[in-house]
Amino acid sequence: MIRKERAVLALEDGTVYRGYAFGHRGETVGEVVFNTSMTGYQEIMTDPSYNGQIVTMTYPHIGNYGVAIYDMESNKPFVRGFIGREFSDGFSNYRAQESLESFMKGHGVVSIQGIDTRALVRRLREGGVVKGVVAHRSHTHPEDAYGEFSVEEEQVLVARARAHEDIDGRDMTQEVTTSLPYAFPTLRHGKRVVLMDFGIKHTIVERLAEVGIEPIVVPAQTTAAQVMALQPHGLFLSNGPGDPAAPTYAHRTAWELMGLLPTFGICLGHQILGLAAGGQTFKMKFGHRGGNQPVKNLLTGNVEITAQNHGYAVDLESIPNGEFVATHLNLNDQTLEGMAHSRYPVFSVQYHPEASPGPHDSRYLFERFIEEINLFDGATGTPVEKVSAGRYGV
Ligand SMILES: NC(=O)CC[C@H](N)C(=O)O
Repeated sequence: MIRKERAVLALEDGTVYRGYAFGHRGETVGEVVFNTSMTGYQEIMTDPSYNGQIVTMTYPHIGNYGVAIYDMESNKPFVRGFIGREFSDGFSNYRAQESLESFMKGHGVVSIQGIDTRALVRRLREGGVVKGVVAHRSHTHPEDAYGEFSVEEEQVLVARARAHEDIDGRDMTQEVTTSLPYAFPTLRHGKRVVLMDFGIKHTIVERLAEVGIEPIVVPAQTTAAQVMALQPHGLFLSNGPGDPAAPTYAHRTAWELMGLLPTFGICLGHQILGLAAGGQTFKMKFGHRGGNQPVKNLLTGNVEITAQNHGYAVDLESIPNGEFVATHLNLNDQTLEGMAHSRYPVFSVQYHPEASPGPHDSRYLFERFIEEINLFDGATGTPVEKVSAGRYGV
């Protein structure tokens, strides 16, 4: 008889799902979200934007192609936990070095499988994302890992989920950003672009380098003066975890540099541009996470199928003076997916054109960025006047 070690997922709303332990044995707490991608679990786990979140994969079978060194989006998993209907024990793939479970064990990722993920996702869609705890019985009862959790024990876990700090209002970029600036010696060609690292994914750096950019990655707290001292041809604002309204130092840097450099923002970077221009962001009910989000490009009329991972969105109307105009719209819920400055070469998207994992429909945005950089006469151009001058006393 196969006996599996017990595990539970306890949500702050009191719901408890009973399943089986997977990955590192222990207990974890975080915001429970869901991702509808069928593959790409390794890229999802190592995307720093998931810092603080426990990710539920809606696809029922995860892990069958193992884990490969090439598919890391950063140097470790950032998800707080992983939830699946069924995780593979084995794997079959010539690129892989290890199984999903050995990867999770090696990096302390506490996971649960064998729960009704459809019921869980319906709950998250109807009630919105909630905090939750994943706990393994072997963690608290090593001598009886196969016994059920008692109702009292489950209620303790529910209370722990409730007591956990909300992501809303938290600046998490500081938890994931690089501590020192770094460049890539082999990429010393082309246009130098400063990449503000709020939790950047490797594939973004790769896509930028592919179009002829020399990337220099700098910490999230880097000031506008420090950016300009590097004499860049452009500025890139990366994706990242947490509430975009929290890292106000980044809003300030983005505002001070607006109009001085061609700028491209992705996801958190897009949100930071909106906030820097004086706009607001809001938390969505359950966000967009997956590889099949339909986005309409309002400039061409084309529909792009996009990869996404965000829980917040920019309220375009809140940006004063029509400084930014909408360029992309989500066709599922009509939220803003992309915008461009009305006068400066500054544009951004809420989704992930680097598409790792995901469809490649939006890669043209990297080409557009290098075109903007090539057009911009940084040496002789006069910095354009700032419409919202005075916001930061600049
Ligand atoms: N991928 C990202 O950059 C996410 C941005 C932000 N943390 C959000 O959830 O909306």
